[in-house]
Amino acid sequence: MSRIVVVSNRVALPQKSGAPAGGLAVAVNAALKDRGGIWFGWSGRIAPDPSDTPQATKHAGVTYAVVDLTNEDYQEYYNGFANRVLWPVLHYRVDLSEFYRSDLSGYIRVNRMFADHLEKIIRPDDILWIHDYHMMPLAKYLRERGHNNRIGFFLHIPMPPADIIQALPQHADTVGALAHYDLVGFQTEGDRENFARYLETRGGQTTPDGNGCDIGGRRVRLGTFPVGIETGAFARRARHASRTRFVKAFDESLSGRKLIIGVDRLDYSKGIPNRLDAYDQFLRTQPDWHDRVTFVQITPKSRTDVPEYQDMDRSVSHRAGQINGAYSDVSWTPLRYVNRTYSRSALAGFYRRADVALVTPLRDGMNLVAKEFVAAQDPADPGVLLLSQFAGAASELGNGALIVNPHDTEGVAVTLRRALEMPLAERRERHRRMMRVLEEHDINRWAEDYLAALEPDPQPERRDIALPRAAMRSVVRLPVGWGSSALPRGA
Ligand SMILES: O=P(O)(O)OC[C@H]1O[C@H](O[C@H]2O[C@H](CO)[C@@H](O)[C@H](O)[C@H]2O)[C@H](O)[C@@H](O)[C@@H]1O
Ligand SMILES: O=c1ccn([C@@H]2O[C@H](COP(=O)(O)OP(=O)(O)O)[C@@H](O)[C@H]2O)c(=O)[nH]1
Repeated sequence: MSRIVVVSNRVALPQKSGAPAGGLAVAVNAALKDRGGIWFGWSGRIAPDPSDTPQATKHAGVTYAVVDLTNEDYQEYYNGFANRVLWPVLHYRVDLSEFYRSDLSGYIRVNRMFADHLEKIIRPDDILWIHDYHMMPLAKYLRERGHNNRIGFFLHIPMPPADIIQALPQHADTVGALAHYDLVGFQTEGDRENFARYLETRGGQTTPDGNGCDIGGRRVRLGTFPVGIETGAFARRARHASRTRFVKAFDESLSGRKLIIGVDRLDYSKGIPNRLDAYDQFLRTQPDWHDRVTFVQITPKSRTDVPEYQDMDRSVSHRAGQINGAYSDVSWTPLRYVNRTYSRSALAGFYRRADVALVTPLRDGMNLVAKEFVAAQDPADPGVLLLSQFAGAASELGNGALIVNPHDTEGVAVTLRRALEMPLAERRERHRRMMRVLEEHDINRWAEDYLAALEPDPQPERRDIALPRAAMRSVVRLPVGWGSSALPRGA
């Protein structure tokens, strides 16, 4: 069997405490744990003179190989081009992007450097699986060096329509370079369609089966593979966590009040200001809920060297203070805004205690928190998920979540009340439907489907073989708002 070599900017090194929160690391870790392989990427460290040889450690069948970056690399590649250009543009926020040619040069330089390191690691029959927007041109640089391995790419974040991609200066060298992969995977059907249209604007011809595109003398296949979680293991973790002293103490601190929870990196894509506005509106218009509910918003700081994230840090703290100033009483604080990272076990316990989760991003590739919240619930008395129509997760969980538009402050406030008052039978039914999806499409299924689609062709001369059926499964796509009206109140 071929070896799998995973490449991503962020590598979840084993037993590294205080590792940064983020869905990619969680998902790749879970996928590699059972099958073994090599995971290559950035160590997370800055060094004046990084070594030419990756530092390797082996743990439970996985070899972790990491390299340091120079401060210039870190500023230009990570803070600059990846997080101030690609991240905002791919999240439909062209207005927040700050493009500098020096950052693009740094991005290209680091991708070439990763290709140099990989050359020393890979064998001809290895299968390479590259993750996320930090590494878009990597296959191109490996191909230029003569490597004909099967190379796949998975984009964890959204792919916007072609008009938005074209706002990226020199987009052909970054997004356009994805055409050098054998397979490009997306979280949702909409993302996949957007990229297919973009390739057409660049002269690509859709293949007769509709699953790929011929462009620049080669064929790239496109598929939809919504990332999942370790559903069963997470449910067990939540059951166990709810019995720990730490989570019991948290529960006692709520004094029997209903709990609303939000868990997001401090990122403008997550819609935290809109969410706080909606909670403010809820408290203003529903005084009967005062002193009966606590909203705990867990928000680890993220990308703190990037100015847009610093601005957000200030404005969200200010807004949280305003809400508490306006509604608190001596014995009730309506909002607990916490800038700390918690272990996933602690989070599992918090989710299980929560009556409602507010997952209201303005745009999100998937959002694993939404899935973890559902998996953590007690099926006999589950909480309710309020989910943005703009999270990738809405394509799968629209059958049970209350789907909201995060820009509609009043709508979110009204839906919040509905969630808090939802009868038990309806909560159970909605939870059951979502769990069915999460159990069938867990993290192992995601990795299996993707890797099956990337496997070498049995007849290499025919590059037009259709993707396996699993990869082509059409994701449940629901009209906006369907989730909210799927069940009559009181059902
Ligand atoms: O590595 P950081 O800069 O600290 O950022 C953390 C990660 O954020 C993003 O996660 C995405 O992947 C999730 C799993 O597929 C998905 O659920 C979520 O919607 C995405 O935002 C980013 O894509 C990762 O590369 C970062 O490591
Ligand atoms: O304090 C925290 C906050 C978040 N997470 C984890 O970070 C991931 C966030 O993934 P998601 O897809 O929701 O968003 P991303 O941050 O990747 O954009 C989830 O697995 C969370 O459980 C964590 O371990 N500790």
